[in-house]
Amino acid sequence: MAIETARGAALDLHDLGKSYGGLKVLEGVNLNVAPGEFITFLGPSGSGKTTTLNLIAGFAAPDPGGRMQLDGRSLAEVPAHKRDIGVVFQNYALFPHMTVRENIAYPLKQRRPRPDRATIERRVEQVLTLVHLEAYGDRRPDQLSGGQQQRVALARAVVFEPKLLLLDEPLGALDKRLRESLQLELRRIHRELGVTIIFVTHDQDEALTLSDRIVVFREGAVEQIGTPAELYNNPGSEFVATFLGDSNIFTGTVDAGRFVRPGVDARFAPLATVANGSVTIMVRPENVTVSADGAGADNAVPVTIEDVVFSGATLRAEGVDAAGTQLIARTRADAAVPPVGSRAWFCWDGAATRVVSAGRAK
Ligand SMILES: Nc1ncnc2c1ncn2[C@@H]1O[C@H](COP(=O)(O)OP(=O)(O)OP(=O)(O)O)[C@@H](O)[C@H]1O
Repeated sequence: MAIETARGAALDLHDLGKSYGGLKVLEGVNLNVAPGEFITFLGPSGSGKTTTLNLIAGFAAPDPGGRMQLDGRSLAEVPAHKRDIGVVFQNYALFPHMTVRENIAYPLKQRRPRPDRATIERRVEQVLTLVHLEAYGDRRPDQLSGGQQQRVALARAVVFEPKLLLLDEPLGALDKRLRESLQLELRRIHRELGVTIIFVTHDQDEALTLSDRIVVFREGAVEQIGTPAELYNNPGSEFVATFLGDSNIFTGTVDAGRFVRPGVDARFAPLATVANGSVTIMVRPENVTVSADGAGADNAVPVTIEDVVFSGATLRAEGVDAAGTQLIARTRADAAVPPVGSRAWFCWDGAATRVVSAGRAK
């Protein structure tokens, strides 16, 4: 049976903030979400992800001055149950005494005007098919696995064809394998429904896998917004560089384009366009090679090899430099890496260096 698709909604957040008892927990959030986009909120615990979601859902009111619009319409005066937004939270329980079908039908039965019985039955069967639970409609939640329960919650959130779906760590309680298979399901459902999704997680891999764009939260503010590739390849700060993927970070100073790291006798490619002052640079481990003498490389840092781990496709070599900084190189599995305890050089091309923060010019 064909799914009745609803085009996703556009969502605009402007200068959104939230205080609790004089304490600001969210400040200056600006975000424009395109119809049908899959947006992930990523950030450490307490960074404001759920608070932002609660404001969008209407479970809490923003501080004065902030604005939210869904398809150009202000949400300010619209109560939560009239926003037409589907919600799945991690601990958003199903009704235990109802069957799967009754749980999914519930939001439709609450709607005014209430759809007729045939429409409700048809929609319930459609979303049961969508989440691959056709055979489970008559079970009660306690007769389902955790993953199946989350799929019922998802079915219940999309049954009334919302144009925006808010998912707060919906896969958080599941084990890794189930989580990964539900991530794929979620991608498929997103494609089939065309609904706009905002997905909250603190799992970077999940964010990279699922999203059209990622919003990185830090201490109640937006740190950076971009596609997974943009954030991974060009992090705007050390925080984003270290939060998304493994990274090697070097702090030092730039003087007339020359990067100097105090206490480390290393070779760094010139940072021609960077102003004099303190600078933090980053290189991803997969761009680092391990060499016995460092000859010929744009960048070469002497290290003591601390560990070498074989992971099938790659070797992960860990080293420590003279300043005590832990460094990682991810090389081809057949690369010749000196044994643990020996001296070696971690090398990379100048083009792989990223400046993640530059201080003010002296
Ligand atoms: N009702 C409330 N009263 C007071 N402070 C609150 C309230 N709700 C949230 N906060 C505070 O707001 C901050 C942001 O919380 P929020 O739940 O948005 O973080 P989060 O990024 O979703 O974290 P997590 O990943 O742990 O869910 C936290 O410091 C939290 O303690």
